[in-house]
Amino acid sequence: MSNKYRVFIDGQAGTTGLQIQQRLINHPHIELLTIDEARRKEAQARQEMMSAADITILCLPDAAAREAVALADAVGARVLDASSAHRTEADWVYGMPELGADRRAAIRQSSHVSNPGCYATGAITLLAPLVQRGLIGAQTPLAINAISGYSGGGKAMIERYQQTAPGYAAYGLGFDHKHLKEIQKWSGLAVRPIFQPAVGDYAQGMLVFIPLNNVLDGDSAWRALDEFYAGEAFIRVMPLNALPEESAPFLLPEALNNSNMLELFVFSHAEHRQTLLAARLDNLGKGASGAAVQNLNIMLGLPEDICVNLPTD
Ligand SMILES: NC(=O)C1=CN([C@@H]2O[C@H](COP(=O)(O)OP(=O)(O)OC[C@H]3O[C@@H](n4cnc5c(N)ncnc54)[C@H](OP(=O)(O)O)[C@@H]3O)[C@@H](O)[C@H]2O)C=CC1
Ligand SMILES: CC(=O)N[C@@H](CCC(=O)OP(=O)(O)O)C(=O)O
Repeated sequence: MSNKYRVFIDGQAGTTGLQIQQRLINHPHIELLTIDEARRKEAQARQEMMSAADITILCLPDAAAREAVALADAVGARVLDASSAHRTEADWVYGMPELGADRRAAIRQSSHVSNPGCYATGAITLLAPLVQRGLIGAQTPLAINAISGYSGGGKAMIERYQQTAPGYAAYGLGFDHKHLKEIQKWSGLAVRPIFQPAVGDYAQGMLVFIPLNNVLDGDSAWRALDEFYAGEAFIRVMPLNALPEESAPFLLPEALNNSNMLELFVFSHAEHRQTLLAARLDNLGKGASGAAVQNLNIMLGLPEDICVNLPTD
């Protein structure tokens, strides 16, 4: 009998589920339970897998994730949810380990952990330390812009983009993108920000931008971020006002693909008192599957860096 932890991925055939599977294949402490392909949407079959698993990871659309949680709760199964269904719910732990001193213990002990959204990961890691330290007032009306690779839209968008693809497509123009609640809550903002994302004609990789006009001084913002994330393995605060040499004068979204890294940038102009905060990550990596494996490791009391990156074979 194996002494490995057993993990079931509900939604194993989807974009996020497949990426998690590819990471866990080489995990020394985890055995993946796979559901019969013909029964992967049957409630009873899924519940049996949940019962047999130490942790179930949900990689489902929001409505299906809510139904899956009811199945899991009925058999007392521990759940890590990659969907946006539970990210602001009081009885769930928000799975962003880097957000504060108490986070890792909370994730470790919880039976219901919600994996953060991809855009939200970029925005919250930039904003939360600055709001906590009073450099950005909670009442500040902010705007956030972002671009994602089309894999962020799951199987349906990937198929669509493989047939016909606009180079750049703005969306979220109704002020109601599903990550907004999460961004506002976990950044500590009293005022709802404007969030305006876009999709580009490339598969994966993401940039999130927050322009700050006459809000703070860039040096202080950079120092606060650098201090807050000191010692974090997956968040790199890049030197102030420095563009990566390999792509200057551009900042490209795909540089961290297949990794669980997140880079934070601060660009600022002292005289104009203008600052641009930026985050770069892989929407499928630190934005979804890499973060899910990091949280899974923490939930199981394992070193959190095991298999968080996609194997390069
Ligand atoms: N893609 C990304 O960058 C990110 C995605 N996420 C979140 O992860 C979740 C999954 O997204 P993603 O992987 O992109 O989506 P996909 O559409 O690629 O995959 C969803 C999977 O769920 C399956 N599914 C749907 N309904 C059910 C059901 N009732 N029972 C069992 N399986 C079901 C689908 O089946 P079928 O194959 O038959 O369609 C599909 O395989 C979403 O909540 C999304 O918001 C989070 C962060 C980033
Ligand atoms: C490009 C694209 O369409 N992205 C998705 C967000 C990615 C996603 O589904 O992530 P979460 O589960 O974290 O919400 C969107 O904007 O709805």
